[in-house]
Amino acid sequence: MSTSGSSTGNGPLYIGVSTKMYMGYQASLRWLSEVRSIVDDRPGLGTGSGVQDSPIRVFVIPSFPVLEPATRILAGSPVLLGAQNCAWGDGPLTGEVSPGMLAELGVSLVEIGHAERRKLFGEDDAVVARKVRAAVGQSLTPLLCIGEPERIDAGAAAAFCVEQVRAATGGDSGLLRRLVLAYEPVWAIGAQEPAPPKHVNAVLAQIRAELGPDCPLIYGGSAGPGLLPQLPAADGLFLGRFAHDAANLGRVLDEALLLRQADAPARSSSSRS
Ligand SMILES: O=C(CO)COP(=O)(O)O
Repeated sequence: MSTSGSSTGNGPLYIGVSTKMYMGYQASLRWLSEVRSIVDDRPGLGTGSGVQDSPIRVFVIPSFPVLEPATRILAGSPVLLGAQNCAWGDGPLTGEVSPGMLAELGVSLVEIGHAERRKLFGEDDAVVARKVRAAVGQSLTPLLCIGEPERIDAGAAAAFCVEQVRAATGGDSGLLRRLVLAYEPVWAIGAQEPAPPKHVNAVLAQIRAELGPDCPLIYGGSAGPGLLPQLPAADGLFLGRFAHDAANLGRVLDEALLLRQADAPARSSSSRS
C-alpha cells in the first residue's frame, strides 16, 4: 500500500477500525458484512481498483483467523485489510504469524507496537523496530502505534512519541515514509471519552513539525462520530469500541467525506496554481 502524498490538509484521510478481541469469529464476519454494505452505500469511497485515488482510505483489522474470510467479504471493495500484529520474521517462532503469510493472505497493513502489545505482551522498542522492518520487507504498511502512557503536556507527549518513532525506524527516513502513524495516548484507550481535541491537535502538530509531512498521522483512543471534524491536525482516525457498532463507522465515514468535499475546491485551485 502506498502511503505517499499524505499530509495534513489534503492527503487521503485514513479511517480504520480494530476489533481487538471484542468479537468472536461469527460476530466478526457479521460485522465485516455490515462494514461492506456501509462502504458500498457510499460511492464516494471509491472501488477496489481505484483505492489509490480515493480521498478516504478505509481499513479494518479483525483477528487473525478472520483475515482469510475477510478477503472474500471485502473482495472488490476499497476496504483495506489489516492485521493486529506480526512476527519479526518466520521460521521457529511457534504461535506467531509471519508478515510473509499476511502478505500472501492479501493483508496490506499491520499494527505494530499497539499500547496493549507493549504493556501486556512486553513488546519493547527493539521488538517493535524488528517488526517494522520485517513488515516493510514483505511490502506491508506498518500502522505504528505511539502515545504517551500518562497524561502529560502536549510538548512532552509529542517528544515521547517522536522518540518512539525514531526507535522504531532507527531514524531511517526511507522507512518513515512507509508507515502510517497512529497517535494513541495510552490513557485515552478504552476510556469514556477521547483525549481532548486541543491536546490531540497540539501533539499531532508537534510530531508533524519534528518528522515532516511524509507519512499519515492519525488519532486513536475512544474515537467515535463527531471527533474527526474537531481534529484538523489528524489525517484520520483509528477506531475501536465505538465503531464495533458498524453504523458509527458509517457516521465517521460521512464526516470524512464531508471534510474532503469541503477541501476539494481548495485542492483543485492549488493544483492549478
Ligand atoms: O486502541 C484503539 C484502537 O486500536 C482504540 O480503542 P478504543 O477506541 O476502544 O479506545
